[in-house]
Amino acid sequence: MLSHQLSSTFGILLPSARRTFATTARNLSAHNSPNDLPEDTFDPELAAEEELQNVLRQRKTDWKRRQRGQTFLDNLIVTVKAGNGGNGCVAFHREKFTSIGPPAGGGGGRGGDVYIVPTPHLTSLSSVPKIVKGEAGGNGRGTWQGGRNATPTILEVPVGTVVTEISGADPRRTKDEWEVEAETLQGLTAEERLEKMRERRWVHFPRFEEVNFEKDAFQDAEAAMFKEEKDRRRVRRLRQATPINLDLDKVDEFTPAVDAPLGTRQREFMGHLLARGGVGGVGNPHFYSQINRSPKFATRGTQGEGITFLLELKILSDVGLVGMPNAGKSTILRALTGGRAKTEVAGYAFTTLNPVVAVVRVADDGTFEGSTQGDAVYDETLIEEERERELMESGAFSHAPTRNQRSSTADSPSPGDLGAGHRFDAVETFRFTIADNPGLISEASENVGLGHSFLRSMERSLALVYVVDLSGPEPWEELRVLQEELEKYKPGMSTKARLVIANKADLLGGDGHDADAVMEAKAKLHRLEEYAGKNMISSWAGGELGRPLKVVPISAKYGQNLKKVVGLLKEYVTEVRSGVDNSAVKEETRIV
Ligand SMILES: Nc1nc2c(ncn2[C@@H]2O[C@H](COP(=O)(O)OP(=O)(O)OP(=O)(O)O)[C@@H](O)[C@H]2O)c(=O)[nH]1
Ligand SMILES: [Mg+2]
Repeated sequence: MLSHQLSSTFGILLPSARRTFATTARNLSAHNSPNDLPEDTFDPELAAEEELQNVLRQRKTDWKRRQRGQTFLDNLIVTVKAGNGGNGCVAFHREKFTSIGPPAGGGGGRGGDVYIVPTPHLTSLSSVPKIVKGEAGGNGRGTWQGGRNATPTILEVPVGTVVTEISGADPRRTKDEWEVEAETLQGLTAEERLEKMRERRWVHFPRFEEVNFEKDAFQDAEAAMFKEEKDRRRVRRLRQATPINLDLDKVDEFTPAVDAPLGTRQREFMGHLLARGGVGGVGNPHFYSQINRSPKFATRGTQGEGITFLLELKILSDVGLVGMPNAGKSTILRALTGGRAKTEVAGYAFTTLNPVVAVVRVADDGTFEGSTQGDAVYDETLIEEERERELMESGAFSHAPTRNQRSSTADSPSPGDLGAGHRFDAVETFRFTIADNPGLISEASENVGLGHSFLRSMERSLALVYVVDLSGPEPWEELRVLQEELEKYKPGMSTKARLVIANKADLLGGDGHDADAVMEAKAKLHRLEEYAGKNMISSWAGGELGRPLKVVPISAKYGQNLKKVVGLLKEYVTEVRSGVDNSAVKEETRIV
C-alpha cells in the first residue's frame, strides 16, 4: 500500500518493477546514489521468476495474516506424560527333561523420562507439541528376559523459554494416577473397586486369577505393594509441593568431568528433567519363596508422571522497533548490524512475520558494526541475492582475501577499518539488542493485522523506538496511530518510547539542487518534530518528568545518519538499564 503511495508521490519505480532490471543492483552498488537510475535491460525470464517469487511470498503473508498471530507462539501450555513402566511377566522355565521349571518371567523395562533442552535453532514455540508422551518400557518375557528400558524423550524449545509447572488447585493441572483412579472408581461397590484396582496392578498366569486371590502369598504381596505405593504417592506429593521452575536462557553444554577416574562412563547431558518415567513391573520369580514355590502372578509397571507446564518465550531486547508495515524497520536492523541480521526486506506490507532480535555492537568512538561496511546499500533481500549471484558468477570474489589473510595484513586498524564479524570484537565496548517487529496497523490492539501477540513481545523491550516513513504523505499521522495502538493495548506502554526515526529521508529533497524540494522536505521534518515534541512524551527511566521525543531523519537503505541513532540509543539503553536518567541534549544533525 505504502509503496504505491511512494511511487506516485515521488516518482520512483515500484520494487517489483525495479527488480526486473538486471543492472539495478550493480548500478546502485557502483554509484551508491539514490538518484542513479538503472539502464533498461529487461529480462523476461527473470521477470517471470520474480513474479512467481512475489506471489509465493504474498501468499505466505496472507496466510499469516489470516492466522492472526496464531503461528507465532510465545506462550504455550504443554502436558508432559512420561512413559509407563513395562509389565512383569509370569512364565516358567521349560527345557528338555525339565517339564516343570522354576519361575522365569522377566521384569518390565523403565518408562521413558521426558527432558527439556533449549536450542538456538528455534525462535518460536509454534513447533513445540502441546502433548508430549514418553516412550513406554518394554514388557518382560519368558526365560528371565527383562523388558527394554525406554529411550528418553527430549523436548526442544527456543533459548529464552521460561518453564513453570502448573500445580495446586489450578484446573489446568494434569491429575496424577491416583486422582484419575479415584475418579474411575466413583460409584462402584467395594468388590468392584477391589477388582478394578487389582486389574490395574497385577498380571496373572492364564486362568489362575481366582486361585491367586485366595492365596496368602498373594495377599501378602498385595499388602506390601499398597504400602510401597503409599510411599511412592507421598514422594510424588512432596515433589508437587515444589513446582518446577526453569529459566532456559542459555544453551547448556555437556562438560565431561576432568577428574573422573579412567574408564568411568560419562553420562551425556540430555537437558532438564521434566517428568520421570514409570518403574517396570517385576516378574514372577520376584515372588518365589519357600511357601510359594510356584508364584503365578507378576506386577504391572507403574505410570509415568503427568505434569502440565506453562512455557513462555521471553524475547527480551533493549530496544524494540515499532512502525507501520513498510516503514523500513527490517532495513534499519540490517543496516545497524552490517547486514549480519538476516531479516527479510521487501516492498510489501507484513514482510516480517516474527520478531527478530539482533545485537548492535558499538566501539568507543561511536562506530558501530554496520558503519564498517563502507558505502553498502541495504536493499530488498531479493535484489541483494540477485546482486550477489551476479557478482559470484562474474568471478568478482575469486581474488578476495580470506578472513585470515585480511587479519594478517592489517596493521593497527582503527574501528572504521574493521569489517563486521569477529574482527569487531577488538574494538567493541558496548552492545545492545534490538528487535525488529512485524508492522503495526490501526486496530492492531484489537487483533487486526498480525494481531496483538507481537504487542506482547514488544512489551518486553526495555525501550521502544518509533519508525516512520518520512517520504509518506503524513508521517505524523503514522506516529499518532502507533502511539494510540500501544496505549490501547496497554495504557502507559507508549511512555517506553525514546526516539522517533524518520526513515527514507533519501527520497525527499529531490537531487539536492532543487531549492523548493529541499525547503519542502525541511518543512515536513519540522512539522514531524513539532508533532513529536508536543504530543509525544517519554517517561524518564527513574523519575516523573517527561521528555519530548527527538526525531532523527535517516536513510537506512543508504546507511545515512545511523551513527546519530546508535549514539542516542546507546545513551537511552544505558539509562533504562541502570534506571537512572543521564541524557544530555545534543544538537541534531540533519541530512536533508
Ligand atoms: N529509499 C529508501 N527505501 C527504503 C529505506 N528503508 C527501507 N526502504 C524500502 O522500504 C521497503 C520496506 O522496507 P522493510 O525494511 O521491509 O520495511 P518493514 O518496516 O520491515 O516492513 P514490514 O516488515 O512489512 O513491517 C523496502 O522496499 C525497502 O527497500 C530508505 O531509507 N530509503
Ligand atoms: Mg520488516
